[in-house]
Amino acid sequence: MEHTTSPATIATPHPEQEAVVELHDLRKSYGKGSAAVPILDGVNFEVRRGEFVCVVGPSGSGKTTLLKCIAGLLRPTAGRTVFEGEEVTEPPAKLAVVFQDYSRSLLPWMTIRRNVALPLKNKFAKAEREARIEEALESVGLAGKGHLYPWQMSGGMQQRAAIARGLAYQPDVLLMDEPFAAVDAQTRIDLEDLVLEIRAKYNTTVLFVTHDIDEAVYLADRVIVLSGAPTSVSHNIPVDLPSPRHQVDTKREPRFGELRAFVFEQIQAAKSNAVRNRADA
Ligand SMILES: Nc1ncnc2c1ncn2[C@@H]1O[C@H](COP(=O)(O)OP(=O)(O)OP(=O)(O)O)[C@@H](O)[C@H]1O
Repeated sequence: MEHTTSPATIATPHPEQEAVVELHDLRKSYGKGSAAVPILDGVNFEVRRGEFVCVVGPSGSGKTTLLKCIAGLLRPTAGRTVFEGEEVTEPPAKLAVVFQDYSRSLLPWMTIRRNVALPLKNKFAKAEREARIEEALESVGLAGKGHLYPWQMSGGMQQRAAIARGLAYQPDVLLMDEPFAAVDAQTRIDLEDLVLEIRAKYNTTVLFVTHDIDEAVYLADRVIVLSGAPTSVSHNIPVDLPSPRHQVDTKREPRFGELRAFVFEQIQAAKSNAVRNRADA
């Protein structure tokens, strides 16, 4: 069951914008026949143009599975994902994905410039390609570093490069799967603010999966809490904090603490329900 709730009643952000991502009763099981294990069990939500939506939920609730279905990398067992009005049957051209594991997503034998150029190959004329690469590297603070190889860079720089590769395509929607889980705390803070800057600059719609409740509340216009597997949306929480966000001032706001506590409690409840469901099965 889906609830739209929060500690106070707040209007949904961006209600005037069209939905760019829509999930209609999305279901996904792994395995076949009697061995099939249901993971997504009727997930419904939408993301509006320009929104920043964070998805949180207990470990193993199917967050990555959900993003893969949205990205057209996995076929749902039932239900539909719609991207900009079209049912997703293959990876949509205007959607980019940034995964947690930058060390596996960047090709180590190619310079950063060539890694960023990869998805643009055969799609744009050379001058357009060059302009996009320069702009993307500049946007993530890697101007002048394109000649380096991934292994010559820190983890944070590699993840910036992975983001640049997504941006070079000028996507309408950026899907991010725990993108900062593998970097140190200070770099994580810098990258959070980088993503907010990118979103403000390009009006990119962002759907961001994270384990980190502070990160979710800090970044998002709206936090979606998933129940434990088999998973549906348990809560849909608008974040009514002022923008632009600031790492110190925003986190000092009493409202930040309230939202953080509320999301935490919902995840704890989802975990207990998941354990109860497993015991009943
Ligand atoms: N290809 C697969 N085949 C079978 N089971 C899978 C497959 N991929 C994921 N699973 C199972 O589906 C469940 C959900 O996995 P998924 O990675 O989507 O969850 P998650 O919420 O992203 O996990 P985490 O929070 O730990 O990153 C897990 O129990 C996982 O073992």
